[in-house]
Amino acid sequence: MTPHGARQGLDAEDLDVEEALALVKHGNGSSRPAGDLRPAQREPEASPSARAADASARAAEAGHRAAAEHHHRATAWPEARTIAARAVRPGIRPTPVSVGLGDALGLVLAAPLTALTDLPSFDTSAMDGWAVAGPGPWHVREGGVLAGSSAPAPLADGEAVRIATGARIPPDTTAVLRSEHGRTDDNGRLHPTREMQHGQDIRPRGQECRSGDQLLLAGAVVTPAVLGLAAAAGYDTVTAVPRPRVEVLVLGDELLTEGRPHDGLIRDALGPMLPSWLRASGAEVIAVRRLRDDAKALYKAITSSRADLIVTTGGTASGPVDHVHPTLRRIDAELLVDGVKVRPGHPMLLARVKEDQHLVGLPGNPLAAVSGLLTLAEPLLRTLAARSAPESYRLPLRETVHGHPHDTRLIPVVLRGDRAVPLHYNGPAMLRGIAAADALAVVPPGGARAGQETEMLDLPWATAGISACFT
Ligand SMILES: Nc1nc2c(c(=O)[nH]1)N[C@H]1C(S)=C(S)[C@@H](COP(=O)(O)OP(=O)(O)OC[C@H]3O[C@@H](n4cnc5c(N)ncnc54)[C@H](O)[C@@H]3O)O[C@H]1N2
Ligand code: MOO
Repeated sequence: MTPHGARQGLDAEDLDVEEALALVKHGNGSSRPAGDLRPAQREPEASPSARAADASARAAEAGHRAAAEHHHRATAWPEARTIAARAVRPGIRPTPVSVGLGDALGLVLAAPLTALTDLPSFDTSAMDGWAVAGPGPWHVREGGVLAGSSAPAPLADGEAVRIATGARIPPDTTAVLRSEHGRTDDNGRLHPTREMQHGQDIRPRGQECRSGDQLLLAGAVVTPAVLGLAAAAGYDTVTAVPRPRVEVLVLGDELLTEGRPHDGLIRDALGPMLPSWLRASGAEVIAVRRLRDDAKALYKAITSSRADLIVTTGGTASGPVDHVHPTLRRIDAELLVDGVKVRPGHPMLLARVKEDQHLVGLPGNPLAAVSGLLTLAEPLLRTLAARSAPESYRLPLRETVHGHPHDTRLIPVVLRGDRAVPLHYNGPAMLRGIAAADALAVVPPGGARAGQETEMLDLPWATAGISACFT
């Protein structure tokens, strides 16, 4: 949909007009844009064809100026992330909700987790064996105490009773003798086969916590272990920050939802990719809608959305059917980020549609869309979901990565030992590199040498494990 023709002859995916001006040298040493159609020396009396060429040259120049101006408006990559993280005003963060344990995985606790009971809630046997009172040998009482059985009768001095791990300790028990450490003589009396300590193998009530103790602070992420702790401490539900609601609008007449590409049509790669990626970033995806390249349809979809965040794909550039900017102007949205100095993905944008609704416009090129997701959508969702930012970390690159002169580059890498190995197939329209990647290397303007410590952006599934992060 977006004509790339004007940029042919350059490394069109990496350079823009400004860089072309800087880098394309002509014979006389002056620098000129690649798309510059002006003849080197114009005749004073121009022919009709020369006039046509002149008009087209002026149009091309205006286009170049617009692109250059746009690039000046573009936000530096680190700043764009900060703006996205702070875009949601504090007063309008989602109200905490009570969530059943079965639905709470991945949410952030909105209130501290305070023990509703002592843990353990009664003196408990830590082993299978006998509860004994006083020093042995012991007379073994009939029957036994199993986990879950009600209050057992007290033991008399010199008495023992069979007990299972997790069962309640009878009153006046002094220790638990493990089954492998006891021997019964011919008279049925129980002897210890090794020395015992007072209180051995008894877990006293409240050993882990007392009722009312704070087990976790508000802000903790509900992991599988937190679900277990909450259940053990008596919770059926937890108070948590709800997942931000996201609606995905996939734009493009050229997109197929099944089969192989044909007749200039291509498969929609973003419709299948974004929902699970957004879920991994803490969102609830309430809808994925595919829209034609139609300004009215986009206007209607945006103005009728109930989502906290609308994510659009495609249509961010300035082609004839790129409707995102005009639609945002029409609805008077506030553009917080309009282009980012990052490759791929520089036409990405962030807008405040309403006080409590934002829109991230992802470029249509698939890796450029990933870049927009990590640069703008992920920090904004993190704030809405009250998740804290992951510790940033750096690793040395195994190979040199050429930089863009002014922009940050995001390059898929695999992590091997203590090094990051840059992957090929990292062009804006390619997913082959990212599909094999563990992380994205943040290559600063100018590039990074082999061995240079470079910031890494983890991919959610690379560290968390696929099922933990997508549920
Ligand atoms: N004159 C200029 N043209 C372009 C510029 C520029 O600066 N000046 N920037 C280029 C860059 S960089 C990008 S990225 C794209 C962004 O374009 P849009 O956001 O408007 O996206 P589209 O034009 O709709 O699509 C671009 C490309 O991606 C394909 N696409 C779109 N959606 C999907 C999808 N869901 N799954 C797979 N592929 C998709 C689409 O067919 C195009 O090939 O603009 C450049 N142009
Ligand atoms: O193809 Mo564009 O920057 O690469 O996003």
